[in-house]
Amino acid sequence: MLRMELDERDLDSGQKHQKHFERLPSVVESDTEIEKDFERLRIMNLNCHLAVLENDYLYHIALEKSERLKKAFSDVKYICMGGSPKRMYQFAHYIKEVIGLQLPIGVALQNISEESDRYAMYKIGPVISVNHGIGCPSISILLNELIKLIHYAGCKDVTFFRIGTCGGVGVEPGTIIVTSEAVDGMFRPEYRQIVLGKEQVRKTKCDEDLVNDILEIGKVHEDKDGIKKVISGKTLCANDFYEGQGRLDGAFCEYTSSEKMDFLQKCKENGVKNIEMESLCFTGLLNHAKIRGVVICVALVDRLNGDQVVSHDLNIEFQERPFKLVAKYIKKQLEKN
Ligand SMILES: O=P(O)(O)O[C@@H]1C[C@H](O)[C@@H](CO)O1
Ligand SMILES: O=c1cc[nH]c(=O)[nH]1
Repeated sequence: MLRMELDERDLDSGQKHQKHFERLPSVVESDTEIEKDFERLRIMNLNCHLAVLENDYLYHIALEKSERLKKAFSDVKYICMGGSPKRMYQFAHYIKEVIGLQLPIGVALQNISEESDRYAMYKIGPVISVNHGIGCPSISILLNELIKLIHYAGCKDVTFFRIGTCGGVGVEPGTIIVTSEAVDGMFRPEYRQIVLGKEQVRKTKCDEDLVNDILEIGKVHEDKDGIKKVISGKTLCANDFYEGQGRLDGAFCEYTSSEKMDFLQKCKENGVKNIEMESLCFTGLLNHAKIRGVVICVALVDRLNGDQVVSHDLNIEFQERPFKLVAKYIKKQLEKN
């Protein structure tokens, strides 16, 4: 009965695929609850099948749709992501200090997703700190599961941050770049994915107000509080660190040094300030789900001057700069509310 009602609903064009809505055999909630859930999913461009999934195991983060999950995560407002597990563990500690969260004596920050051994995730009050690994496929899996997590937990107004590293283009190492829009290697502001043999295209702009708020904080703290320079611009997202980013030091290279420099020059002319590997998927999926998000990366190298990323010690210091900026933003927002 419910299935018929939902199937016959007049879905808007972006939702046509959700017409193939199937009811699973053992549904516990009432039809009205499912209808409400369906509507919430539809509005967010999310998968309406989720409304009738009785069980959903978020395999890569080792969590499960349940009342317990709802209780534990319903207060989440900020999800901060970055490539490495160690960095996100450090961020978890850092944000804990900044927002003044006290853990009971003898209790340490726990990796919630330890069982999966894919991602390391920490919850610090309303903040989640989680690592996403390298590249779009890796961040895509995590985003899918996090978006489902916040849906199942009934979280409201969640903001996502990617706190990362990158190569700068005509940018001094140590500079923080706030992405205005992610572009692919052909300067298209589109996240392209093959779905059922067809190319699906999603827009890749970062939330403009959020970008401006972060830039504003950057201006106030520039050259102090360990933040240094903060700029904004387009981010080129590559599928590889070496050939994909026009490096001359990969195992493969079938272009000349001047062809590489011509390409980097073209990046500059197109407004590209930095190159990394996740911004297309991050912005593409969040935009599609109508969720606010921004990419904030520190440049480890100026690609106009070279390819090698060397000093680990300096990079550790650099990696903390986006932490500081994001933590200031989160603290300011929490103080407002
Ligand atoms: O957030 P991180 O620093 O992991 O992001 C960049 C892009 C790639 O994932 C990786 C390549 O070294 O660094
Ligand atoms: O050059 C760089 C540095 C960090 N991450 C990248 O993807 N590229």
